[in-house]
Amino acid sequence: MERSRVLLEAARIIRERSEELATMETINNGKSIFEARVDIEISWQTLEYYAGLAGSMAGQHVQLPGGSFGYTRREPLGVCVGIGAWNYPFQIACWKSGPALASGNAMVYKPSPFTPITVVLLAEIFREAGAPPGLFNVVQGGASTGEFLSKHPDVAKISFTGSVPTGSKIMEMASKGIKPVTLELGGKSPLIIFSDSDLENAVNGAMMANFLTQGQVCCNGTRVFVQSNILQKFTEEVVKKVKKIKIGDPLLEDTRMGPLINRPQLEKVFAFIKGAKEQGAKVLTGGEPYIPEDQKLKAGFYMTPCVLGDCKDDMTCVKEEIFGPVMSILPFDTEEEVLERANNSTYGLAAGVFTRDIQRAHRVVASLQAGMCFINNYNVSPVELPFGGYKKSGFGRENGQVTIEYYSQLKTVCVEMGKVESVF
Ligand SMILES: NC(=O)C1=CN([C@@H]2O[C@H](COP(=O)(O)OP(=O)(O)OC[C@H]3O[C@@H](n4cnc5c(N)ncnc54)[C@H](O)[C@@H]3O)[C@@H](O)[C@H]2O)C=CC1
Ligand SMILES: C[N+](C)(C)CCCC(=O)O
Repeated sequence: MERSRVLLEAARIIRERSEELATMETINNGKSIFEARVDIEISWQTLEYYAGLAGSMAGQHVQLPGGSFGYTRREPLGVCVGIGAWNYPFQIACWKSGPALASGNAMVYKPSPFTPITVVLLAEIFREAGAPPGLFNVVQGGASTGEFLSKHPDVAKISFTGSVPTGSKIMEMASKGIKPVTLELGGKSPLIIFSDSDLENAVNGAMMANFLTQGQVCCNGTRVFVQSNILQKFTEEVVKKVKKIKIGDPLLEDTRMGPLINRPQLEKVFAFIKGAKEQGAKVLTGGEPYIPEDQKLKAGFYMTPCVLGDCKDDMTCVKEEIFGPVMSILPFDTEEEVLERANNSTYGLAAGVFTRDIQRAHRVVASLQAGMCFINNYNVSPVELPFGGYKKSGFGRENGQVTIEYYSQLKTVCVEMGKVESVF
């Protein structure tokens, strides 16, 4: 209950300061203020949710023959390390610290060096909310700091959000100390649109699946499979909407797309688009540098959101995570065919299906190899639901009740009520 009180107070402070925190997150990351507000809302909801669970953590009592019994205790792990990515800096820190602190651990958190700011505010908020000094710590730095933390003998667990190659390195380092890891890695998620779906919903779903945070979202549904008989209509509608996305100063109310995180990321995305054209894909809109009129934004890492048509499954833009505002559209004919193609990926973070046929919807998600599946929506993230990947997208879960299990360990106590029957 004490932990719960601290988390509730932290959630209250975040809510009270949400406008300031959202502004800082926009400056930190470049995402629109509109989206940053949603991130802050999800963040305090996460702390509230785990505050609710903190007081209910309990073990099990088991009766054994002869009046003996056993019980289990759910105990904290110790010092947990959180290593975060730059796309959802504040939210990722809350997704990790919420369940970590609720379970009774301390946390050392290393944000991405591209977004160092807002997690420091989170640390100050935890202190203000009554967390003891040193319970939640922020260490700034890049790869070498992350490696130092991952190898440190006093660290009990590592929770990481970021790319697959770094995730693999962290798992290797953790293996030396036999430490549990949670890995939230990348994706190349499929979004399947059947011709019986509500077209307007499906188009909006595809927009939500591709263009939040300048497309730099791990669970984005970037492989958009569209049933052939609605391909043309769907594509027209999507392109129309994409052209209308307001790009510019992310601090302005009506902006919906700010700059990408940095120059290398922008160049990486352009290289993917260039490669896609060389492999025969057609740019239906966007994919160009964008120079805002505002003089002070001219050096920003802006681009126009892009839709690629005439895509094939073996193109690099369809196989690899681009991490930018680029949607690839792929036609399909049958359910069987699309399932096989959707699952033909080393990733398995998320997947979506749009259809009005409820039997088909559930049949399809049951066969999708993805940890987070959406039916008739995409990229909503209620904190009550577990989130995490299959295959190379990682393992372990964030959010939901189950995450307590990833931040705690079970002790079994066996109690003898009779005499010791020695075999010797
Ligand atoms: N799927 C996802 O959620 C994300 C994917 N990415 C992808 O990764 C690419 C590279 O972006 P980065 O920011 O460099 O991602 P990254 O995976 O290298 O970095 C994520 C975090 O890990 C830390 N880190 C880096 N190397 C480490 C190491 N050897 N040991 C411990 N910690 C380490 C970083 O400082 C950062 O805090 C992006 O272009 C994007 O494609 C990036 C961020 C999030
Ligand atoms: C909030 N949501 C679902 C759009 C993205 C969260 C996953 C991430 O950290 O990229």
